[in-house]
Amino acid sequence: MTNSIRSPFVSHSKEFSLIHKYFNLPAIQRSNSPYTNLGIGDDCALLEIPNDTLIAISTDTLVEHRHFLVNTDPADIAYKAFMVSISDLAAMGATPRWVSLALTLPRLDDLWLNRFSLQLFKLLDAYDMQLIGGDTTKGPLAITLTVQGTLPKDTALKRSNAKDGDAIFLSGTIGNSALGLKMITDVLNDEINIHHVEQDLVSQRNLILDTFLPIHHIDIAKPQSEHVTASNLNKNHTNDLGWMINWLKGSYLYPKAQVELGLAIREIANSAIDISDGLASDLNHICASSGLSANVILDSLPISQTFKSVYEKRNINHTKEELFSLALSGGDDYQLCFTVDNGLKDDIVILGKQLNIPLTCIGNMKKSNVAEVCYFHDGDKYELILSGFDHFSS
Ligand SMILES: Nc1ncnc2c1ncn2[C@@H]1O[C@H](COP(=O)(O)OP(=O)(O)O)[C@@H](O)[C@H]1O
Ligand SMILES: Cc1ncc(C[n+]2csc(CCOP(=O)(O)OP(=O)(O)O)c2C)c(N)n1
Ligand SMILES: [Mg+2]
Repeated sequence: MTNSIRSPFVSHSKEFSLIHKYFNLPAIQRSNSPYTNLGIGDDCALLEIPNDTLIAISTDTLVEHRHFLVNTDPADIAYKAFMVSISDLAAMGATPRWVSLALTLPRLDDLWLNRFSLQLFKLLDAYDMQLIGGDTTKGPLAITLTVQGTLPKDTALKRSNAKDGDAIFLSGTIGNSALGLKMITDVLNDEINIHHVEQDLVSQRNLILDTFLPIHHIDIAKPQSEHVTASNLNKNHTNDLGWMINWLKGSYLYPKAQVELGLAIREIANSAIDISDGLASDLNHICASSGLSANVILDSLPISQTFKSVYEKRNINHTKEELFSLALSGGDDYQLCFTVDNGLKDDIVILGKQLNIPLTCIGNMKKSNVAEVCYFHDGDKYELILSGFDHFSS
């Protein structure tokens, strides 16, 4: 009796067999998380949260055409969806724990699902996270991840807590990803050996993923920035235009969430945000939330040599404003921008060396009647009207 009721639902539904085949892997065994009471399979997942622990929750959607190009490798879509989502946890100083996946697919494509889910589980394992649920629907390709992390009470890196005089720091370099996207769709590619470049790109991804494993402890030893790996490689390739373009493409396709940095600064920094829409726009969120303005020294901005070389080659008669504009408002960087008491600047520089993550002071927060980002060049205010990525701007 039980069997005859159950079987039509279990074995005849393509939707449920898809979930079972690709996503309902033995989640509990995949992690030693003490907090997951119940994973995939019921109406809700159940989580157990210890006293004095807060849950950080964030949702991000990636849509074809808008966040990634048509025909993007499903493994790369999974990679990017995962990284941009946990980047918000990094910006809050939270330890990543759980993921829920809402997947909208135009059709049931086993090859697509296989590549997507393999990559997702590779990353979940690398970060010791669990897929605890989701939803699967038919429609235009879109991926929504809700990520959850934990952090001790009173340690969250809020946008609203920057203080007058705080030093503003930025991890890594900015602009690479925005220029990388231009390179992917650019005619400049015609000038170089595409095959050689694509080969390199695959090795670059494998190299980045290799550095992720194995990760034994959840609160320490998180993967290093790809910029560290890539800048090491960069030394051997500084004159190789193909390699440089490839490195920029890699920055667009394979950003690396700064989880380790977020954990390291959560007891020291006053505020933080991750750079998704571009520094100009995201630092402005800290200004607006904290009721302060940000004075940014343009010449201190960490912009990679690779960005400058390729940008100059691509835009021969460019102005300084145009170069800064792409670096500051192109977005897709997923670096952390954070503010700390000015007296702690040296400690942050030491921390950056310990973590092997470039950390650059780009200016200071200041009391002001208008909460805005102001740019300075050679000691003078420099007029730059910049906005970040805006889904509804056109
Ligand atoms: N449709 C929505 N309903 C409720 N809250 C939303 C919605 N879209 C965005 N938010 C909230 O607005 C804030 C800013 O969103 P967003 O710019 O997407 O943040 P982030 O760059 O960190 O992903 C966040 O707190 C987010 O949760
Ligand atoms: C094909 C393609 N075109 C353009 C972009 C650039 N882009 C799309 S969304 C975005 C900003 C980040 O996305 P959003 O949905 O605003 O993320 P959030 O700020 O919510 O984290 C950028 C820079 C891209 N990533 N891919
Ligand atoms: Mg968002």
